[in-house]
Amino acid sequence: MRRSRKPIVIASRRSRLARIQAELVGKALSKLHPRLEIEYRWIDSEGDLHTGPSLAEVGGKGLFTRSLEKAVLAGEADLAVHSLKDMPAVDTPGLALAAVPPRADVRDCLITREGAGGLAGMPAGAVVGTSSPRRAAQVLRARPDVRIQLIRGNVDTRLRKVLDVSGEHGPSYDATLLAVAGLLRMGLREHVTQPIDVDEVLPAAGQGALGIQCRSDDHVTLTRCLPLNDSTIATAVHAERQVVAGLNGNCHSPISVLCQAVPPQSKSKRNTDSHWYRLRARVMSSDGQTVLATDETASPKELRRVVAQTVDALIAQNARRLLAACRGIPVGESAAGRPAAAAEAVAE
Ligand SMILES: NCc1[nH]cc(CCC(=O)O)c1CC(=O)O
Repeated sequence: MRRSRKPIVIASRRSRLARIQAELVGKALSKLHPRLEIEYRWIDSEGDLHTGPSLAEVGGKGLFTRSLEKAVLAGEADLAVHSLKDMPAVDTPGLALAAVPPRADVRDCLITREGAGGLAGMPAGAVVGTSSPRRAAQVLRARPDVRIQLIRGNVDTRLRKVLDVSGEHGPSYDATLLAVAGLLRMGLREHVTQPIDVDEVLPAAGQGALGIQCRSDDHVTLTRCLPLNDSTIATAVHAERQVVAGLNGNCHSPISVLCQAVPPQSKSKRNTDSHWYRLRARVMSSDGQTVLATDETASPKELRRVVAQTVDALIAQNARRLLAACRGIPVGESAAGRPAAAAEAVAE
């Protein structure tokens, strides 16, 4: 077939999950536009290059997305494919979300060697590896006895750190939490034996969704990507990001937000909505002992107002103070009096 036009260049991180996600989008685009060639530009993100202990030091926000965004802004790529949960809650000037495709499973999943039993089934004092204050807080809420330890690396590395018993010292952690969506996309279904109900661990804003991002004035790319957009999911994740933005949070904050389509809640015969939205949010103290929570349903028309109400309600409950006090995850035996001031806040 004659390729007539310039290729579509997709920027992605190099990690295995990022590549899989970029290629999912590339394949979908090439189905839509069979005459266009798809090229990939693999980019090391600042988060991937940083090997020191604390990612917080090099600047929390957008660590995994910034270098991709720069490539798109510089015209070195037409679009970037991100895990939506890694994107800053506020769009970078000059860039726009061109499409949010249908979302995968939003839940977190517990990984243990036993492969069963859930959070309640972990042995007393188990060492749980996570670098997410959101996950740490909710695990500690359910199981105040466990010890949280930082864990670094991509999905494959984290699995190994829990499951690999062959090393000299055995595994470094008894458990970790990973997003179901990432595990499934990576073909690791056999590890998804303990998905955690969202009531127990509410996910991060955007979890399980992809964000396809391009220059906001690039109408060619915006138009090409439009068929990949699921407008219900796009509305839902937009609401989730608005809550995080309203709280001045980022992906290192102990904030959970989930917005999902539910059947219309109105009994009125005049109701023509195909669905409404349920918006749940939590802001937590690092140790999970304080949890501010909201749970509302809204028609599509009311959603914007309910997002604002949710932010206001959380702020009225002192969410800002709770977030300002959060210095990352409570590493080790903070309950036994050691200050939990390791100031570690690492992207999930
Ligand atoms: N920065 C890590 C990251 N970003 C997106 C995912 C998983 C896929 C998703 O939630 O969409 C992960 C790994 C994890 O949290 O398990």
